[in-house]
Amino acid sequence: SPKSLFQSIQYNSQTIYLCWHNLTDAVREGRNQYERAFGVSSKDFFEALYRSEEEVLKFMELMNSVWNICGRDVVTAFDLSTFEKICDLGGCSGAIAKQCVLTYPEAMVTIFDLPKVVEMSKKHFIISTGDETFFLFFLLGDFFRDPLPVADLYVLARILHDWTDEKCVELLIKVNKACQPGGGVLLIEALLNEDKSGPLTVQLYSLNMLVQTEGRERSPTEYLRLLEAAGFKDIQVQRTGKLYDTILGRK
Ligand SMILES: C[S@@+](CC[C@H](N)C(=O)[O-])C[C@H]1O[C@@H](n2cnc3c(N)ncnc32)[C@H](O)[C@@H]1O
Repeated sequence: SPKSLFQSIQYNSQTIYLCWHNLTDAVREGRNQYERAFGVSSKDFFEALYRSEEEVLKFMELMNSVWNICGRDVVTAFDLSTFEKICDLGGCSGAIAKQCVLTYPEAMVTIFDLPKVVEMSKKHFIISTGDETFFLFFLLGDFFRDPLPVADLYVLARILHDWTDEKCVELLIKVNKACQPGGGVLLIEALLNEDKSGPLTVQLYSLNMLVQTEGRERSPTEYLRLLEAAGFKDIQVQRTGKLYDTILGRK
């Protein structure tokens, strides 16, 4: 089935769960457990996570699978038809980018990600049948180090939850500078309640971020503060009723 979660469950049990073994250490130290679980340096955790070609592909399958279920919900939560050039930062397998071009056929969507991810995306996920009329492009780079392409809308799906507040603001400032006047940024994230009392799934996701990344899940107000610190305004939150919600900020 295209909606199968087989790859996701396999990655959770064979990879992520090994980090959860060290949950106590993660809570005590406040950092991810890649070193203990896999014996690889966790200084740059994406380097650790992408420690072989096979691991890159497995992670991408994991990322891809949920958007077969609720990708359309997140790209239709706001009307994005006014944005011509869209850049999906950290676009991974291209699942969200595909949903964008299917929903907004006039849009030109660029998938921006690390070189090895873009390579795999082209090879395994975005398979051209030759008769598509959609505008889907690839750009490889490091969003912290390299210049960002000019666009009207930047999509950051499950990006900010990987990073500390400082790194999120650093990235959002770069996005704001590259963004065309009148453009914006769309965050796609699982949102905590304002008082952090739930939802339980998102609290668990936050622990998942602790054992694997530098980040955590946040409440709408926490995202609003990050966006405002980077110069975005007119910030709106749109819930989808599914796992992931959306926040739109304007330049
Ligand atoms: C948690 S995944 C989210 C993927 C995708 N947006 C989604 O929601 O399915 C984070 C993505 O950011 C990419 N990424 C991490 N660090 C990056 C960097 N420095 N520059 C560009 N992309 C990066 C990863 O390769 C990965 O595809």
